[in-house]
Amino acid sequence: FENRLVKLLGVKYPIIQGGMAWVATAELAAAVSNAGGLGIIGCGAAPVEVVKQEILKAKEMTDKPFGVNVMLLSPHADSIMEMLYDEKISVVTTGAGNPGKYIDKLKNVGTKVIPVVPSVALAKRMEKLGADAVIVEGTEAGGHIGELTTFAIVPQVVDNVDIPVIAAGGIADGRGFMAAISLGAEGVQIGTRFVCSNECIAHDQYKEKIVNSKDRDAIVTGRITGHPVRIIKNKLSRKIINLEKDIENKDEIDKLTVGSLKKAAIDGDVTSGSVMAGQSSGLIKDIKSCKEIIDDIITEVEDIKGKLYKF
Ligand SMILES: O=C(O)COc1ccc(-c2c[nH]c(CNC(=O)Nc3ncc(Sc4ccccn4)s3)n2)cc1
Repeated sequence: FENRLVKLLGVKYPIIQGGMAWVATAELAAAVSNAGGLGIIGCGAAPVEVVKQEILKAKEMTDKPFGVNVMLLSPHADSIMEMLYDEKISVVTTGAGNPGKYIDKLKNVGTKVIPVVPSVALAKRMEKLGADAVIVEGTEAGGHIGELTTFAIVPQVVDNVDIPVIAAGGIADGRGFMAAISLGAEGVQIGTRFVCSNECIAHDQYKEKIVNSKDRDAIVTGRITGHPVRIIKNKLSRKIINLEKDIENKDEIDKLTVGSLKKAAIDGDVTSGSVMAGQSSGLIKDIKSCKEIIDDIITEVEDIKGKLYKF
């Protein structure tokens, strides 16, 4: 696997694990990095000391590169970025906002900056501001999403930027990896599949909810709040769908969704918590180690390459 992204990240495989709030801890990031991908610690809305502890833990658990994902809607984003300048992290990814004001300072300390973008316009703006690559996330993804599908948005961004594109959203196996490469991406970011790994600290009920879900269970809620979020159908989603009938409930919906991710992911309350997960959930039928997840993807990729000569 030799391409610009593999060289940029210093990894064996261009497979990035999504930096998901609450569940992307040092254990998960280290397991993915040790298996040849790029593990990412998810800050979510955690304060800077908590994030710093996870970084120190990850440095104990792997000597491979790993990254940190800063969710820009977090009230702690600024203080976390200040800490990251000092930590000289290999890679910083960002989500749910525009990291423009942090890019130069991160690059000055040698950190690679890879923003998640949901559109061509934002991808071009990030390239102009010095981003090293962009993660182009389709609406198939879990959590906070844009409106365009991975299949539609990835080639359009590829045609509009010269930096490496990483495809995200709905990718959970070797077929999705090869599809992303066909669309012009040089790697993939995978979230929901890594939630269903042995090393992920998400509650077993959360993992079971994903494993038992079908193709149409990962639905979008909260479009009226301006922060659409994809979660698995449950009592909470039905409650939110009802609230959405009245614009007055805008703020309550946001609070309900973000506030209850912890309830599902950590406490295991998958009926009144928000089970953030992507449309690949219907593909995920087991819980396995991060190494098995990555090795299975690579095996499938080699199988598909073997069949390609017939075209
Ligand atoms: O133009 C601008 O300023 C911002 O434009 C953007 C708009 C959207 C995005 C975007 C879409 N997806 C991602 C990366 N994925 C995510 O960020 N996924 C997330 N899941 C749960 C989260 S916690 C939360 C907190 C508040 C509201 C909703 N969710 S964040 N970033 C990035 C930039």
